Amino acid sequence: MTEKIRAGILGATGAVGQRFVQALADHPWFELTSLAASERSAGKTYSQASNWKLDVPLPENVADIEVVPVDPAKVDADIVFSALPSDHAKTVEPVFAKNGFAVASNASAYRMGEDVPLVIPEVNEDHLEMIEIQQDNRGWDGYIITNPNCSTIVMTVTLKPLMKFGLSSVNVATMQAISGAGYNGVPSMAILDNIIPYIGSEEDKMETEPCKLLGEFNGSEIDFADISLSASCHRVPVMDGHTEAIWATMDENPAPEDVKRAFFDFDPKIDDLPSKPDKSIVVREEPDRPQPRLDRNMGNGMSVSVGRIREGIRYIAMGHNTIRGAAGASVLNAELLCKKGKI
Ligand SMILES: NC(=O)C1=CN([C@@H]2O[C@H](COP(=O)(O)OP(=O)(O)OC[C@H]3O[C@@H](n4cnc5c(N)ncnc54)[C@H](OP(=O)(O)O)[C@@H]3O)[C@@H](O)[C@H]2O)C=CC1
Ligand SMILES: N[C@@H](CC(=O)OP(=O)(O)O)C(=O)O
Repeated sequence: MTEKIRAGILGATGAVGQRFVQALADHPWFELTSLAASERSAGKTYSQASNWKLDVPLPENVADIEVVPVDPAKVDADIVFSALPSDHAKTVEPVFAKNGFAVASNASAYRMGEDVPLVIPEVNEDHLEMIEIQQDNRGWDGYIITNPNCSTIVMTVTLKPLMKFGLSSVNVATMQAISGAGYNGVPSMAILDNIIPYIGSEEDKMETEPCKLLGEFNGSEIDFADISLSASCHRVPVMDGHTEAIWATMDENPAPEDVKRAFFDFDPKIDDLPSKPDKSIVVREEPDRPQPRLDRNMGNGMSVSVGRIREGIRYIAMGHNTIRGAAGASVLNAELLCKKGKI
């Protein structure tokens, strides 16, 4: 790629927005040209507005960029990555798409839209072919593509290699990090020494999004996968990294060794995307892995680690929720758009 693609971030100052900055500040294909946030932040430099919270330094080439309002007239970019609250994304993202921007959204507002691609590159890259249908339906020059919910991503990357065994039902119990709720999302007095057995709408997303992701694009729409899913979601006192206990039922009733081999051999043909980790699924053999503190940064935070694969089939999956489950997922989607010549 000779010339870099101009990229903006909507909601650049938030928890996920900062992960986008981290991913895009020195990206081989994208150049960060616009950082947008609320009126509270507009007009300030990014370093003033963001109150940088990541454990890596704020990139020097970003610190002095002036934050602009979330307005297509103020954003100079070809693609915008959206890390806006979902209610705001619902009104703003179509305005950007209408104005010719490619929108790679991390918000939930349009994930289940009939003509909106919900994509994990390792799982359903062909669903991006719906973009032209969306543009025809809506009369937009641009378009919206979305990545799934963070817990859905971690689980569905591991379900994809199980499809060949006739996956029919999945039960999952999550242990989700507090960063998933944003920096101010869960008070420390609520989560320290505690577990909160409720995350609003999370179970519904985990029970619906995988059927779209694992479905087939038939040339005009998605035929959803016929898998029965049941989820129970819980917030635990972990900073980053969602851990999931998964029970998967398959028609062929594979042995744990077969499942381990399927995870190990999983090799989606997208190695030329810069954010693709060497191994999308890392298989841990130790009896007490994966663990969020030890495994969340595998593959620069883009690998999903699995372990404890037992009869049943039962196993544990774990992935970095704001990288693999959010900003990194959107950036990987955008890289796929580039590869397919859609930006
Ligand atoms: N894939 C996934 O599962 C995940 C998705 N998410 C989603 O990502 C999005 C962002 O989450 P998170 O980073 O935690 O949220 P934060 O609250 O940390 O950040 C929100 C961002 O949006 C901006 N913003 C808020 N309100 C407005 C407004 N009215 N107009 C313009 N900008 C506004 C904020 O700007 P300012 O700083 O100026 O207020 C800030 O930049 C949400 O939709 C969330 O659900 C989050 C985690 C994982
Ligand atoms: N609900 C997730 C994060 C999130 O915002 O998900 P979604 O984008 O699906 O609303 C969590 O708390 O960990």
